[in-house]
Amino acid sequence: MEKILNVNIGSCKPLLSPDDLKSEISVSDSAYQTVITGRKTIKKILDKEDSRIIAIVGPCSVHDYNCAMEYAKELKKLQDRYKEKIVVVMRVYFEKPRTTVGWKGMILDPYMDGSCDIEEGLRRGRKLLADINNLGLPCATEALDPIVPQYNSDLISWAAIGARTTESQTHREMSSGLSMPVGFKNGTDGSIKTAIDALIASNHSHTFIGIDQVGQTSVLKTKGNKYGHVILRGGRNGSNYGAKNILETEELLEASKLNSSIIVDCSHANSDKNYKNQGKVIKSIIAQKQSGNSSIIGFMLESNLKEGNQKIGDDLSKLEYGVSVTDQCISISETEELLDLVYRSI
Ligand SMILES: O=C[C@H](O)[C@H](O)COP(=O)(O)O
Ligand SMILES: C=C(OP(=O)(O)O)C(=O)O
Repeated sequence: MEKILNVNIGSCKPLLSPDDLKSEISVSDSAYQTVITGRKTIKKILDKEDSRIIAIVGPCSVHDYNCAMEYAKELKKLQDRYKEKIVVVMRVYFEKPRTTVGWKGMILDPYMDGSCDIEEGLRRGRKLLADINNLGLPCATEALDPIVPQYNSDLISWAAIGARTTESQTHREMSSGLSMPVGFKNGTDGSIKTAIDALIASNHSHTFIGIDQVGQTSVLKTKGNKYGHVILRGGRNGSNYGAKNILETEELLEASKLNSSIIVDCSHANSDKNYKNQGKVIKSIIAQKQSGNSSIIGFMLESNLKEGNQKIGDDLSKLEYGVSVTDQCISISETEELLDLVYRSI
């Protein structure tokens, strides 16, 4: 008889469980303390009990452990220097949502050759998070695959739901059960309402199918996440970080009786995907803060050791160390200049 089940599945193999991964990769007490402090601090900022600004800063995607650790050590120096006014959290993004197709990040394809060794990707991702947290630097990531948080979310202080998935019920349900504050990007079409709907949905309890720590398919009932907030990243019709857009977002949040906190993504459609424009967005945030704005509680910068980006290509030995393999990034030295400017100006 003709095959009727799994017609389009080429292969299916078991994956190690979250418990297996956690017993393979040890995490120090001080790394866990970084997560506890990181989450608490971000929650206080969202509750307006801490007036510092959150800076979510780091590569568009991490693809190389050594490069990410070198970057983290540099960023740690900036965290220490500016900590009185800025709470620095490192972007550790290793699941990339693609517009169509492309490399999907270190967890999904750690060897960057289409071999998609997800087990190795989960190992590398967890080790990297453990080591960055061990430096005392809290980590931020995009939660994309709804199963992956069971493997690594104990090492994440802040999570984002991306522009392509903010409208997805699966991602709203997942967010309602995540242990850390979650930022929802506006949609790629620029819709802020999509993020507002996501905030309302994720605030509530949901029941859905997931896995537990031994990898058993389970029914998860969540409590709802009280620390959802909006991230403005611009959209198809242009940027949305200007004072008029911020006011419009504040009004939409207020109308739905939601927390008025906003994070501005200085990259993506707010920079017109040109890293040279990220500084312009920072300058607008500074000007708005100087005029008394209290809703902007943070910003995001896509930054790497070196500026720009490069194509992955067939010969990985040709990749330039410290340069993004996805969206363009500013360099760590420009990052230092921008954080310094924020520190001196607000
Ligand atoms: O942040 C990265 C990209 O903007 C996002 O993953 C989409 O990338 P793509 O349009 O190149 O697929
Ligand atoms: C993919 C990202 O952003 P967005 O969802 O806004 O496109 C990102 O921040 O890496």
